[in-house]
Amino acid sequence: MALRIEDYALIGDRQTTALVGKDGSIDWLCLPRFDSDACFAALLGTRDNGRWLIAPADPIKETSRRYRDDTLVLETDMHTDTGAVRLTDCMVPHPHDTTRMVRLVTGLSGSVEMRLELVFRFGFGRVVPWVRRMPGHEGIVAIAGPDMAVVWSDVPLEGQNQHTEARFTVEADQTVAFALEWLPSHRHVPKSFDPAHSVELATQKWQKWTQRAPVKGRWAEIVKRSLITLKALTHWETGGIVAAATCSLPEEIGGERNWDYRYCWLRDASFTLQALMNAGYRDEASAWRHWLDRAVAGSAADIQIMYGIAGERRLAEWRVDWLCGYENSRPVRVGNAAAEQRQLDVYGEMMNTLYQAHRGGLKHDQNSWELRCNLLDDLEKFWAAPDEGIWEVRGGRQQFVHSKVMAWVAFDRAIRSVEEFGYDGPAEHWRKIRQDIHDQVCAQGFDVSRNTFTQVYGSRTLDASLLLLAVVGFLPPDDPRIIGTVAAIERDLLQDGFVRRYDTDTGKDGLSGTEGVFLACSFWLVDNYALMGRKHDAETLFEKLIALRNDVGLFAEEYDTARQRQIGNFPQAFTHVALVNSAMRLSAMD
Ligand SMILES: OC[C@H]1O[C@H](O[C@H]2O[C@H](CO)[C@@H](O)[C@H](O)[C@H]2O)[C@H](O)[C@@H](O)[C@@H]1O
Repeated sequence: MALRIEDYALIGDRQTTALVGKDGSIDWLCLPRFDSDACFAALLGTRDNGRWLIAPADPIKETSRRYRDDTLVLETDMHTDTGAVRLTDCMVPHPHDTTRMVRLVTGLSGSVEMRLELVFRFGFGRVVPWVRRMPGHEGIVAIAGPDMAVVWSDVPLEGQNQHTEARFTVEADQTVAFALEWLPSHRHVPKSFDPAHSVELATQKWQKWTQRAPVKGRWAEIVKRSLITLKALTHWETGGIVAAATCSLPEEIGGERNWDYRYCWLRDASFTLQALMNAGYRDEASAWRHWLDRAVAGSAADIQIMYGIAGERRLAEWRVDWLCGYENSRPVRVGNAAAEQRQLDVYGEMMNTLYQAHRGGLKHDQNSWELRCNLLDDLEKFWAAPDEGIWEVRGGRQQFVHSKVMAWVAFDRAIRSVEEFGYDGPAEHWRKIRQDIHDQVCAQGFDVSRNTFTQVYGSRTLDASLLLLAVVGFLPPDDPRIIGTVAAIERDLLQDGFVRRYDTDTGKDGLSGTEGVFLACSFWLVDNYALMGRKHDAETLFEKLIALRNDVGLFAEEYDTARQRQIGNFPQAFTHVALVNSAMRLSAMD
């Protein structure tokens, strides 16, 4: 069985990622890209669906782990009765269409007998490869269909029952190295590379990136970890930003709310970029604008709310019926049908992000601006129509208040771009639409009797996305309607002090079961407290939230307060973005 979600740590090369368990097992690895088939899928199944374990053969008495400072190089120390070892895991930045991973076992004290178990199962845990010994080296070559994985080893490897095993002993100060390289199976077996040197290279690369924008303030270390995580989810070549490293980690243990997040949502990517820019990373904005321009190129009417990493449009959703799911949470879904939804908010998020980027110095690009103007022409036609909203409900389109507010943001940022940067555009016309949207939201999306904005027009239900109204500037934070909305959310949507997205039992989302508290929304409540000058409340909630991070600073999408464990895809950009923004807002109040 897979470990608790928080017992995993992330490694990656900005092309793909892997999850390394506290027990030394890599239970998730997609090759060669974030969204490719997994060759280690034990996370969503069993060890027979693929994994790579390196661990002491004797019982482990104590484990501690950390990333090397300012990097994505993971060190896991394991102590047994006979001694202690350090497992160093990382992927090596490598600017070609191959992936390299290194695992080093270093003796810290005594003498430790180790066990290795390597099970390749390509095609999401199903395809058993042909495995042969590597000529002239200790190691193996595993081939199946388009995939070839080569593993070099300092110790002899043995084939056993369709997997590979090894036993070896590590003495203090001794290092035993393993290296993996993936490449297309039609290529030649590559030359080996120096594992220890590669770890140093990975360390230097990450440190160089982190030091480009030194983070200050009380929560600097926490913020840095989140920024590194966000960068790790950004494809080095296309500039596409994926929402999370995994698919189908459940929003309810044993439930059906399992989705594939290894794609680029315009919303999540916009948020991610804003966090990176706020922290001082400006080049990323330009790379993403290029990605966006390519992804949405063509008719503005055909824009999607999400794309593949290189801008692919078909993300067909299917069920992996041979995987039993994380703790039996089924179905395991790959692909995401939300790609075909209408979500009005993405227009606002895109326009806002690019407006902020231009304020931060991003150069004007006439084609890109014209594309945005075309998008607004289109939005003008259907901003008043229902949509699936920020939460991508599967129970049918509705008149979501947050969607309308973000349509308001889209026109607002376009007007500001004309006013502040002198871009060409029908500002007067846009001003009228902006006002129409504002009037409609205030008339139909506000419940006077309860003094709160509502989830959809004319309803009594609430929605945590309303916490964004003041953040985006739709109304000032001291407006009585905003104060009333925050009070209503505190009353109706708090669970053990954290924020739920909405009431799942209304059936409006079209799904069975329920879900945990949504961590990003909880950070948005911190932001509202801060905007309202409720500094103490903001800091108290922020501290409570960051206490939920795992031991290496990572967050999933949600938290199950009853079971006291992280749930949902992991690590998730949304949550880390929200953390960065709240931390910066609070630091600015010091
Ligand atoms: O809750 C149902 C939906 O859940 C997923 O969407 C969520 O994750 C997205 C990526 O982080 C985020 O943009 C969205 O706001 C979240 O609700 C899933 O991807 C959807 O298919 C599903 O309908």
